[in-house]
Order: sequence, then C-alpha cells, then structure tokens
Amino acid sequence: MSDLVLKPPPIQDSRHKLVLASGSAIRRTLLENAGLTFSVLSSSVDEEPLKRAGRAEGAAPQTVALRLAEAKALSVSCADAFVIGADQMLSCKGDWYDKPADLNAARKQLLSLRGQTHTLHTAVVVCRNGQVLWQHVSEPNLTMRTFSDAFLEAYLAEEGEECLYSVGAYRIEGPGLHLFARMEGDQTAILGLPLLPLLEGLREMGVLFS
Ligand SMILES: Nc1nc2c(ncn2[C@@H]2O[C@H](COP(=O)(O)OP(=O)(O)OP(=O)(O)O)[C@@H](O)[C@H]2O)c(=O)[nH]1
Repeated sequence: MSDLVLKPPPIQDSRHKLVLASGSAIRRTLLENAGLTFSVLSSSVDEEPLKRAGRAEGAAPQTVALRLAEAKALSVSCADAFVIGADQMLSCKGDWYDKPADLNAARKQLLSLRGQTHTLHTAVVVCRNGQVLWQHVSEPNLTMRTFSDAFLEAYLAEEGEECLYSVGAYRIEGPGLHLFARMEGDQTAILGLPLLPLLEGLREMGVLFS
C-alpha cells in the first residue's frame, strides 16, 4: 500500500485574484519570493502632479506616498481582484528626492545625501472594485557614509544605469550597500514593499490563509 501523499494546504486562497499594479522589478520579485500567485498590471499614473500638489499644500511625504500608492492601485481595473499599489518617497532634511534622470543627477543626489540620514516613506495600498481596503506606510531611516568622491565615481561606474530605477540612486541588494553606515527598519520596506505588514493585511482580507 503506497503511502498516501497529502497535498500541503495552500497559503493563498485561489478564489481571490491578486494583482500588483507596479512596474517595479524588485516589488515583483519580493512577492514571487514570498510564494504568492499574482498578475502584474502596471499603472499609468502620472506621479508628478500629485507630488507637486502635495508639496504645495505642505503635505507630509508619507501622505503623498499613500496618495500615489492609492492612485496606482485604483488606476488598474480588474473586477473583484485585490490590487496592490505602492509608492516610495525619499526625504532628507525637508528635501524630497525622486529617481534620478541620469547618472549626473544620481551623482548630485548622492553627494547631497552623503553623510546624512534620509527616510524612505514606503506606502502600500490594497484596493478592490474601486475601494481602498487596506493601507500601510513604513519609514525606514538610512544613514550614508561620508564616502570619498573617488568612491562615488567607482560606485557610479560599477552600478551604471541600474541606479536610475531606484528613488535613492542605489540598490541595497547590490553595490549600493557600500554607501551606507547604518540602516534602521524593514529591509523589504527599503526595497519598496513592506512585505510583513502586507502579508498580514492580505490575511486580514482573506486573500491568504492564517
Ligand atoms: N532594486 C532596488 N530598488 C529600490 C531600492 N530602493 C528603492 N527602490 C525602488 O525605487 C522605486 C521607487 O519608485 P516608485 O515610484 O515607488 O515605483 P516605480 O519604480 O516607479 O514603480 P511603480 O510602482 O510602477 O510606480 C521602486 O521601484 C523601488 O522598488 C533598492 O534598494 N533596491
């Protein structure tokens, strides 16, 4: 009599469709590595007007990040699906930073962050049928070394255009780690998707089993 091999229970309720409304490769990787089944539908939200409006009204960066994450999730139409939207803002001494346009902008940005502590305001929102069901913001603080100009040039030569896809002009899972003296906070939040809070939220919504 062959031993009956019982299929292990799933971690995700397959009756619910899960969508990631993001073009971010690392966000997709984080969900894949967590073993989730989902589809990717990039949002077409123009972030600039929302950022400008938030700045003009004196909103906090975390508030703007939440608005952007919500706008991205709501911009994707997929009936009954649980849609994840995320956004990350970087602030340092009251200044806000965006993904650098080119390597010169990356150099300038890193020189202004050198030796300073900056905050990544990382928001994630889950929407369904046009309603916000859940939201969260993580705000890790990262302190850069007072690296030399020569180091910075070596870093930019090594990292190249890869650093242009990240709000801080670095990838902590790559050469960007060498920029830092200290990091406080959840590593997945630094990467762009606060995973433990999101998984808990998906369990609360019944998308994942507890
Ligand atoms: N690989 C990597 N990406 C990072 C890191 N820190 C921040 N990022 C990325 O920086 C980007 C921040 O820009 P956002 O506007 O939030 O997102 P996006 O890349 O434009 O993608 P969308 O969700 O489609 O808007 C995200 O893709 C983050 O994943 C890091 O250390 N490593």
